[in-house]
Amino acid sequence: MTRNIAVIGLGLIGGSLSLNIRETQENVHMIGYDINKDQLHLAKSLGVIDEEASSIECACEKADIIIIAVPVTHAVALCEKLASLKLKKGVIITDVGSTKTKIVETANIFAHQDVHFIGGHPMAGSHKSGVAAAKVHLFENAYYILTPSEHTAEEKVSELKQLLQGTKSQLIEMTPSEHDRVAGVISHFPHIIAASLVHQAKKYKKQNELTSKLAAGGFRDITRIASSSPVMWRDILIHNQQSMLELFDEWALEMEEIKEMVRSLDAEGIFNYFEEAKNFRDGLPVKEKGAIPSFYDLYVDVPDYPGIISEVTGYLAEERISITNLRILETREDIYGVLRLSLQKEEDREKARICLESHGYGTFIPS
Ligand SMILES: NC(=O)c1ccc[n+]([C@@H]2O[C@H](COP(=O)([O-])OP(=O)(O)OC[C@H]3O[C@@H](n4cnc5c(N)ncnc54)[C@H](O)[C@@H]3O)[C@@H](O)[C@H]2O)c1
Ligand SMILES: O=C(O)C(=O)C[C@]1(C(=O)O)C=C[C@@H](O)C=C1
Repeated sequence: MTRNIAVIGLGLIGGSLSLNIRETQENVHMIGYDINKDQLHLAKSLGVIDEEASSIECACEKADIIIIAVPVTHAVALCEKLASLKLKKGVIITDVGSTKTKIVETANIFAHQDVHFIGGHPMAGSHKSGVAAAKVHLFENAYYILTPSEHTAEEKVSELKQLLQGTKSQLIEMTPSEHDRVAGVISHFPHIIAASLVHQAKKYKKQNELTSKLAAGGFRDITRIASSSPVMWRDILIHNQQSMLELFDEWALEMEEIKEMVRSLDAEGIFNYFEEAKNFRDGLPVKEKGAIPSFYDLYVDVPDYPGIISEVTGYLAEERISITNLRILETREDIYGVLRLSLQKEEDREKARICLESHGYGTFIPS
């Protein structure tokens, strides 16, 4: 029997989930709805959904499973709206919001209906928005947090887990408050820091025009996420206000600590500060898409002549190997430069290595 799955919000996350379910599950019919009609039409033409719905009612009243993939404040409003509709008996509703407490609290509204809400949050994403950025394998190896309560029917949790199996993510369960605290530390607060560093550089640019031109590797790495959707992050900070306020205080103490070491030229203290941070970060999982995304890097020695990048990417394109990132690490006249290619999977990196070596390039895989 075909299951109708409604996806409300066809952006990066809703689009990626829909693509994945459509590709990995049998007998599903994906129905999409988005307030932005352009996103909705694009989702249909990209094969992300099977059917465009003209309203929330049309999408949800015939659905067996409803996935809410909109900014978190809209998710709260949507739960309230869904509670007023005539949904199918036994329907599962889940969401993908980056915060959980407020959404799950609102979803208590379904408690006395035969409607089963299970909060969700895939811990993978990007600074890009919109359905055009959706990827079928976005959640592979990432943690995917579910927040069922002790009242959630076990068979409904299993049904949702089965639906998400094809994402190849690691499904784990947490309480909403645990989730919001930990996501605050490793995701929400870092986005504030990234944005604040960009503000600092922007102000400094008034004193020195070269600031943006000199902003190279380190600055770009730490501020990539400052390019994320302002709507999404406004809503996340509003929802997770309590954790954010605590983290601001902890961060201020942290800054005071390192500031004092610098003020007193405490060389040993400064060394230890960086060493401890390095040891902790180097120990973070790299294969899982946790704090460090699982990109498989391949370094390629390339001579410095015009057109070299399109030559390398052209060979990869011929073999349909897609790269997720490319960076020139070093190019100087008369010596070989290094091109760092990031690939999504280990097998893609191996294919790229064989392909480029067969064309005479030297390659190197970092340990
Ligand atoms: N981007 C990430 O890295 C990431 C990762 C995990 C979870 N999330 C969460 O996923 C959710 C979606 O984020 P995204 O990155 O896909 O955003 P996005 O901006 O790419 O997509 C959101 C979509 O929702 C639509 N929308 C907004 N309000 C709506 C409404 N009331 N009804 C129907 N459609 C509506 C928008 O038009 C847009 O197409 C957010 O709650 C976010 O916190 C994001
Ligand atoms: O990779 C990124 O750009 C992200 O910011 C993804 C990220 C994160 O902070 O890790 C952002 C928000 C989500 O709720 C989950 C994942």
